[in-house]
Amino acid sequence: MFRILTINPGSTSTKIGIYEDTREVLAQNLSHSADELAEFPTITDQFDYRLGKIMDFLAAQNLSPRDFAAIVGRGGLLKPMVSGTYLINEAMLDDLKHSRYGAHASNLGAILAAMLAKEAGCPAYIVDPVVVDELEPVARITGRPEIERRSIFHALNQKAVAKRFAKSINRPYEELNLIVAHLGGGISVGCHKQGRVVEVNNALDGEGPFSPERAGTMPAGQFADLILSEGLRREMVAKMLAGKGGLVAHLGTNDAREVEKRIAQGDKEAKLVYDAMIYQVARAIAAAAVPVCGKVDHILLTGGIAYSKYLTGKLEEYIGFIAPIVVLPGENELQALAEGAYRVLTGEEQAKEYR
Ligand SMILES: Nc1ncnc2c1ncn2[C@@H]1O[C@H](COP(=O)(O)OP(=O)(O)OP(=O)(O)O)[C@@H](O)[C@H]1O
Ligand SMILES: CCCC(=O)O
Repeated sequence: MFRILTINPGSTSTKIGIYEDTREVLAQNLSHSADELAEFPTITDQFDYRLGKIMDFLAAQNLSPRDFAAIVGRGGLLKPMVSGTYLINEAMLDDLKHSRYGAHASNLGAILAAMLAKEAGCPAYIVDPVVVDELEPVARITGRPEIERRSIFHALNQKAVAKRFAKSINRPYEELNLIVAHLGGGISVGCHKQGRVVEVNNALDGEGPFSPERAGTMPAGQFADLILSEGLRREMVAKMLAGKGGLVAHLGTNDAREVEKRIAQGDKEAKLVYDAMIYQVARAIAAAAVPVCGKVDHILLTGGIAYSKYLTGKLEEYIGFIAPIVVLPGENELQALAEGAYRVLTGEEQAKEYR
């Protein structure tokens, strides 16, 4: 039996899972309040704080890093790469510690896993990081040669949900055309064409539907005017796109449940903004049918907001004509991390190398 520790750092929490082979033994969401995180100027600066929380958690279970056969973190902003399990190496850690490809809470996954694995003397991995890139060449081109589209999305959950669904209907993932909409703090909509995500919005960088925390696609000229007229620095622009965009910007909350509560109380502004978000998700789903010429087997709705009957009901009205909709709410990321490591530990798959 392999005991595996999984670590998924998010913007406001660190989710931890303990697995025996691929069976969950314990999962815990360690929350970090805005006040606690406020004292750290950058995400990388949160390392010691989050490591301390993980060590406290392990100590409370009478466990130490040495009790694990592998430690797996959620992979962050790195060079574009194909889907799979990667051994964490120095090149990867160097890129993450210097935020060479951008700052994101998931960058801490590999750094934390590597530190704990060093103490344990076991391997450390990441699985399906947010930079999994399987875009078709035609999907990369924009109207400006200087700007190429990038694939940054909820790859870990999208892949896990798509594979789990394929298994549930006894079909190989590699034979299906699926549209997967991850509806969380960020929203990404991917077209999975026979096992490859050939089209997806860059959920972090101003593409696709707006979401609880992300601004999504905006008119480029008007956004440029805003940046210039306000003299905004790059960090401010990044915050407007991811963190302080979407529902946060319009309604001051990233909590879709709170927005639905306001709608139920008759708040017209909340309804207009929330309905606009749903409308944008529906348009993104319809657009994701293009790479497979409309031959979509199923549309999968996942992530926290997929729990909402209000949202899934409206989506059904908009895009039910494309393909059957399957609602698989929540996320499966800790499980997907454990499964990725397990495939490597058992020799079913070879760990890939990051260069
Ligand atoms: N029952 C529910 N009805 C409506 N919305 C819900 C429900 N449960 C959770 N949510 C919403 O889901 C969102 C969070 O989703 P999720 O936990 O998937 O995101 P995250 O992990 O924080 O971010 P990301 O998915 O971008 O990594 C929040 O806006 C939350 O209010
Ligand atoms: C998963 C990367 C995109 C996001 O955080 O919204």
